[in-house]
Amino acid sequence: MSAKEVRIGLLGLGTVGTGVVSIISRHQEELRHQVGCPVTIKKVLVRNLDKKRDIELDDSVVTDQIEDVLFDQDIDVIIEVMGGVETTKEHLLTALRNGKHVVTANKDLMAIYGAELLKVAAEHNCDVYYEASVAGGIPILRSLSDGLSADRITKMMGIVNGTTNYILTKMTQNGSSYEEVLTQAQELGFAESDPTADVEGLDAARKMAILATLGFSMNVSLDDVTVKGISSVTKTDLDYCDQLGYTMKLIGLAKRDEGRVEVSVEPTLLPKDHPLASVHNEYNAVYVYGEAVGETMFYGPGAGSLPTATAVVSDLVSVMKNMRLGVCGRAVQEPLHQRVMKQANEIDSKYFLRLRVVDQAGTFQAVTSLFAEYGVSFEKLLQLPLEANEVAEVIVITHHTNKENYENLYKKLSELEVIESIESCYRVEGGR
Ligand SMILES: NC(=O)C1=CN([C@@H]2O[C@H](COP(=O)(O)OP(=O)(O)OC[C@H]3O[C@@H](n4cnc5c(N)ncnc54)[C@H](OP(=O)(O)O)[C@@H]3O)[C@@H](O)[C@H]2O)C=CC1
Ligand SMILES: N[C@@H](CC=O)C(=O)O
Ligand code: NA
Repeated sequence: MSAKEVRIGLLGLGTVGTGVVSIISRHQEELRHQVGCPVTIKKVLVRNLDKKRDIELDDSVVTDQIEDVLFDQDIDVIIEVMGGVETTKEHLLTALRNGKHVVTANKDLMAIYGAELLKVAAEHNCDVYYEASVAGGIPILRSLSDGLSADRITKMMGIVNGTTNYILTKMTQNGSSYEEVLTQAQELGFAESDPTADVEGLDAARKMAILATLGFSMNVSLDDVTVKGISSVTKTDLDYCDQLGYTMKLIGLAKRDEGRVEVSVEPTLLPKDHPLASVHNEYNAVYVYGEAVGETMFYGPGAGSLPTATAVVSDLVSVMKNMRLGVCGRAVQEPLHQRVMKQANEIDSKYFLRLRVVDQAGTFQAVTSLFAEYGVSFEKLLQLPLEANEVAEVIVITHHTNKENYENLYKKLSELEVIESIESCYRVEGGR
């Protein structure tokens, strides 16, 4: 480390990269106060040198050659905000092996290769920090690894994707169409370059894998997370939720009971007075339950340029403090617990089902008998005639049941003659 300044190599100058440059230049005084020396951006990697940018940078700083950054002897810290997985991992491993610390916002990468990067970092006395990878500007990872480190975390439940929360909020509140609000979320810089990962729940699943790994101290991989996105949620579903007193959110859930774990991401109905129901637009929130502390909630912007860049630059400050103290690469720990995933019969929830049924005598009895056969009881039940003749819609909210019973019931319902279609089904959280 240079005694006089810390020099940064920035990989990426898009939504987040631009925010990082802006904060480093605007908050020099605060940064210098925190770490005792100036911070300079030595090199910035972009893909397209000719692109018009909102930010002024000297031509000699910007490059499209990764080697200019990775092999610059003066660079102390690499900030990776360009995205990508395989090639990006190789770049970051090279950086670490060359003694450069890494700060990244890349959940795609950390959810898959986080353990490897942290191991190589420790072997080379380097740091890897990744606060921006989960819930953007909310300091949730440092809360788990620092503020709550004395506790045993048993539940984390949250809205961890800004794009989908923005879409569901606008669809619910303004009646906007799914396509229209997805375009807005892209224009505002919340969505990934390919928004499929956002809307299909994969982005949230990556974040939940990272949260569960850290919060439960066990290696939870992306394959352990069951995932369902919001692309098939309709305005009709949202209207029914509203009528029944619920709000729909894309919820990530990580639960640990007696050492056995479930991790999922799916559209979920929350009672309107549930704390997560009032988290709107691109905002995120994570509820964390610890055996000793009880309930805690973390709330803030989950996406966007400056909020995300704040997390990135705060990680940079942590690295710089470690550099000054000579303790880089020392914080990484092996997970304490073996990962044991729950079976379906150990996962408990309530469910919302919207069925389209033949409107004739005996239908209702056929449906209710099937529910009784699988031991699934009703909390709410609504039957509405539809304009199309001889068809009705039945809306059910079940009491708590285990997932195995529910899945068996669902299969039988889909085979029942009086049921024309199962229009939608969602998990329901909260309430009794
Ligand atoms: N946007 C957000 O709110 C959040 C994003 N993140 C994560 O931060 C990272 C960056 O996101 P974001 O800023 O939105 O992405 P953008 O698409 O806005 O920016 C990506 C930047 O990286 C550069 N880049 C991409 N690939 C390459 C490559 N192969 N070689 C050189 N340069 C490359 C692009 O160059 P060029 O400009 O020339 O095209 C661009 O400057 C991602 O991992 C994302 O998941 C995390 C939290 C929030
Ligand atoms: N696309 C992501 C960006 C932040 O991680 C989101 O919408 O949350
Ligand atoms: Na964060």
